[in-house]
Formats: sequence, structure tokens, C-alpha cells
Amino acid sequence: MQTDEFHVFDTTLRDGAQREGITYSVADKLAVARLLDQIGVGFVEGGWPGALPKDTEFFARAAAGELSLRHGVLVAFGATRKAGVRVEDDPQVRALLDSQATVVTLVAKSDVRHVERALRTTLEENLAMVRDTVAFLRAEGRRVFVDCEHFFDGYHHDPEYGVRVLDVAASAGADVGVLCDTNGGMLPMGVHDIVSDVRRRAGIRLGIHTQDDTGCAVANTLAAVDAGATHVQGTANGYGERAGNANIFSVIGGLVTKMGHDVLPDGCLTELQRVSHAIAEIANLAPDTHAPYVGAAAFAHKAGLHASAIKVDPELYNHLDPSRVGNDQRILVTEMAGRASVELKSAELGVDVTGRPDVVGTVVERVKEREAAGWSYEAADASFELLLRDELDGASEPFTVESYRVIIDRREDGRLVSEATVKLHAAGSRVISTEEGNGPVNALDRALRKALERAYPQLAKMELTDYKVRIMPGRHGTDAVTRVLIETSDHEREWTTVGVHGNVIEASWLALHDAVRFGLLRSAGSV
Ligand SMILES: CC(=O)SCCNC(=O)CCNC(=O)[C@H](O)C(C)(C)COP(=O)(O)OP(=O)(O)OC[C@H]1O[C@@H](n2cnc3c(N)ncnc32)[C@H](O)[C@@H]1OP(=O)(O)O
Ligand SMILES: CC(=O)C(=O)O
Repeated sequence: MQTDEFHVFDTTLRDGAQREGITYSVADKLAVARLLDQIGVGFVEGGWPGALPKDTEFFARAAAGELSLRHGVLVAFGATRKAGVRVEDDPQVRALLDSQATVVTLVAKSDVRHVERALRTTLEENLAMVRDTVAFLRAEGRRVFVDCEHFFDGYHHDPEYGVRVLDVAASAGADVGVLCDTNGGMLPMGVHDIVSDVRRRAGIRLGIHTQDDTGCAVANTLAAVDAGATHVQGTANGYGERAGNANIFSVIGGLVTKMGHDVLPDGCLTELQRVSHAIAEIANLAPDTHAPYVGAAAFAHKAGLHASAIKVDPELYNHLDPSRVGNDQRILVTEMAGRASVELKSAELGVDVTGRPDVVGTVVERVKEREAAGWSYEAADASFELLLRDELDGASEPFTVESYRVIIDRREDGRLVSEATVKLHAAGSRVISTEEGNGPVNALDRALRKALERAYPQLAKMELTDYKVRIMPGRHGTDAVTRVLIETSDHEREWTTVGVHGNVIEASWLALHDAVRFGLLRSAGSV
């Protein structure tokens, strides 16, 4: 359990689910809640029971034993009672009790314009709605947090009213008054000033909930903490309505590694990257490669000058040790590489280049020349490793190709039939193989594997899992070239290879050839 001194409150399953494009099933929600518990957040807001049938079911299944949180507690979200309705008669407030959540977050209006124009009630009735609902839930033994919607916008119009809402909530027994930047229009300086002022005037613990419409949600959250908020709300990967919410991983990263707030249980910080990616999978969204702290590129270095300093000390170009948040440093070898980049990349790949400055220099030059011609090694580690090993000691060739041929036959009925023939030498024999495929590259892939299967039965385990083609516009009067990236898997590991040529079939063949060659050398333990 976290201490109560500082709350990390996650709303991935409530506000995060308001992101366009996300639709969780109940099973998804249970899985996300378990993942959030693995990073040790103190509060997991599960949804709005009574408003969404799925959320009602989620709380019922959680209460029936399908969810047991080790670090945090489950929170139900709902609104204050309706205007003019007795709290005990409000079915949505009843649904909050029925959810069996021990903590409830109530959204309350704290901007006079919203009270008058959206709720269409009086300022006094809105205060009574807050008071009645908090007191009712407290009397039923629930812990209550109050999300003050549009607090910052409301403060600009009437700095007194929001504080009155907070005071009413506190006197009715609420634990936290959460200042919400609902429209997400704030900047950190304004958040800091307002939180500081409210902290002096309101008699309740303050929380912060920010949206990312100015791109400042995380900064606004940290500014609020600096000004005295001790409860932060955010969502996994910043998912949320419109531009999203404060990314909880960045907020936690900032709090723990920059501001000295030890807000997670021991051992949880290193789970950040894994949990971020696992939640992206469940949300059916690609993980953001460039996300701070947890993105695959968050500690990836492309510039040669960065690498040369990192070689001396990784701290010189990293804002923190990536392993603290479960991430890794990566060196990218591209046209921007220098000798240090190749040395560090070689070490990362387990290739010893000590005492071979000649090889390092040649590889730098070859990569620069090839990238100028349209190649790209930053996503094709396997092709880079082959290039490096070929320069170092001439990595062995498990097979040599004599020729290949591809035919595309458009039949009278409109059917397209692709057929490829590959002639090669492997394990002392000359082999000729012909295969059909659903396209020319598929036919080539099948013919190549067929030709090699007797010599290398392990090829049966390898499969082409991704194929990307990009036309690179010609430069300085040269023709356009095609770049092909192929991802291959042997069900234990994936590797990516690249091929570039003016002809798409040859570009594909080069990438395919590297893919199979790398796979065979890997299975032989040579790479
Ligand atoms: C800032 C935020 O993101 S808060 C979270 C927002 N999340 C969601 O809206 C997702 C779930 N929402 C829903 O399922 C639906 O919108 C519901 C069930 C909440 C409401 O559905 P309906 O009652 O059909 O919606 P409708 O738009 O007609 O009315 C909303 C009512 O809530 C009232 N209301 C709005 N905010 C509050 C509040 N903080 N406290 C009390 N009542 C409120 C409105 O005045 C309106 O009252 P009325 O019925 O007397 O006119
Ligand atoms: C409560 C909430 O989600 C908001 O005000 O943005």
C-alpha cells in the first residue's frame, strides 16, 4: 500500500477511455487495472457505474473477486446529485454505493458559468448538491474525492466561488479537492499561481487533474505539485478526451526522478515501460516510440557526437539512467554516425571490434555512402550486423545464389499468378526451386526457402512477419529508389533487414537474402 502522504491517482479506465478510438471490453478493463497495480498507483479509477453498463459490470466483477489489487484501491466515478433531486433518490448516486468501491470521486461544478448555463441552477443549489452528495457517501462509509470541473477557468471569472465549493466539500467530509483544468487551456505559470493562492485560502488537501490541450498537462501537474498539490491524476500514455490527459508515466517519472517524491512502492518504477506498452496493446494503439521515459526512442541516440560522449559516460547525454524506468539506451547507426556510434552499437550487438579501428572507420564510411543512396540501418539491425561482420572477418555464407527469376502472369480471367525460380548452392549441392506465390515477393520468399530447406530444416521456424516498402525520391537528377524493410521472426526473436534498389523486386530480394542469411547464421550461433 502507498502511504497517504502523496496520492498517485490513475484515471486510464475512466477519463482515458474518453479518448477517441478506445473501446475497452470489461475483460480489457480488468487487465488494465491489474497492470496499473503493478506500477503501484494508489488509486485506480475504474469508470462510472450507473452511467455505463460496462462500468457497472466491471465493478461487479471486481467485487466478486476478479480483481484483487496489491498496491492500490479501486475508485468509482460519478456526479453530484441532480439539481432539485434528493440525494437518496438519485439513481446515479445509488449506483456509486452499489459499485462497492470504497473510494468515490465526484465531479462537481466549480465555475459559475457552468452552474448557471450547463446545470441551469443556482450557485447555492450547486453547493448543496456537493454538500449533500459528499455527506451521504461519507455516512455510508465511503472516502470521497471531489473533482472540481473547470476550476481554473472558473477562477478567472470568479476566484471566490471555486474556493467555496472546496470548503463545502471539505466540511461535508471530502478528503481531496481536485482542481481540474477541464478544457486544458492552462500553462504551468498560471497553474502554479492559482494552486498557490487556493492552497492559502481553502481548507482541504488539493489535487490536480490536467488535460493536454496546450501540450502542458504533465508540466501543469508538476507545477501544481510544486505549489502544494499532493494528489495527482493522470492516465496511461496520456490517453484521454481530445488531446489527452497528463501522461501518468511522465508524471511519475518527474515526481520520482526529478522532484524527489518517492511515490511508488519499492521496485515498481522499473515496471513503467513494460506496463506502458502492455496497456497500449490492450487499447489497440501502437506504443508511442517517442514518449518520454517509456518510449523505445526515449534513450535512443543517433548523432555521432552524442555517441562519442556516451562512450565516455552515458550520463553525459542521458537525463537519467534508462534502467530506472525499465527502459534501455540504444545507439542508432545512420549517416549521422561517427566511430563511437559504431563502437557502441557493436558492443550492443555483442560484436568485439576492439583493436580494429580500420573496420570501424570502413563501416562508418560504408553506412554514410549507403544512406546517401537511400539505405537506412536505424531500423535494420540485422543488416547492419551482417555489414559489420562482413567487414570484420567475412561472416560465413550459408548459401550462394546463382540467379533468380520472377514471372507475373496475368491470365485471361484477370487472375495474377506470380512464380519465382531460385538457383543456388548450399551444403555442397546446386539446387533449383520454383514456387508460386500470392505476389512476386511471396513467390521469391517461398522459392528461396524451398531451395534451402533440405540443407537447413531450421528455416521452417522462420517466417516473414512484416514487409514495408517506401519509394525514396531521386536526388540530384538520380532516379527514385525503393527501400524495403523486412521483419522476420523465429518465434524467439525478431530481426529486421533492409534492401534498396531502383527495382522493387531487387530491393525486396536484398532484404530477403539478408533476412534468411541472418536467421541461418543466428541458428548456427555465428551472430
Ligand atoms: C469533465 C469530464 O470528463 S466528466 C466525465 C464525463 N463522462 C461522461 O460523460 C461519460 C458518461 N456519461 C454518460 O453516460 C451520460 O452522459 C450520463 C449518463 C452521465 C448522462 O446522461 P443523460 O442524463 O442522458 O445526459 P443529459 O446530457 O441529457 O443530461 C446530463 C444531466 O447531468 C447534469 N449534470 C452535469 N454535470 C453534473 C454534475 N457535476 N452534477 C450533477 N449533475 C450534473 C446536467 O445538468 C443534466 O441534468 P438534467 O438531466 O437535469 O438536464
Ligand atoms: C473531471 C474531469 O475529467 C475533468 O474535469 O477534466
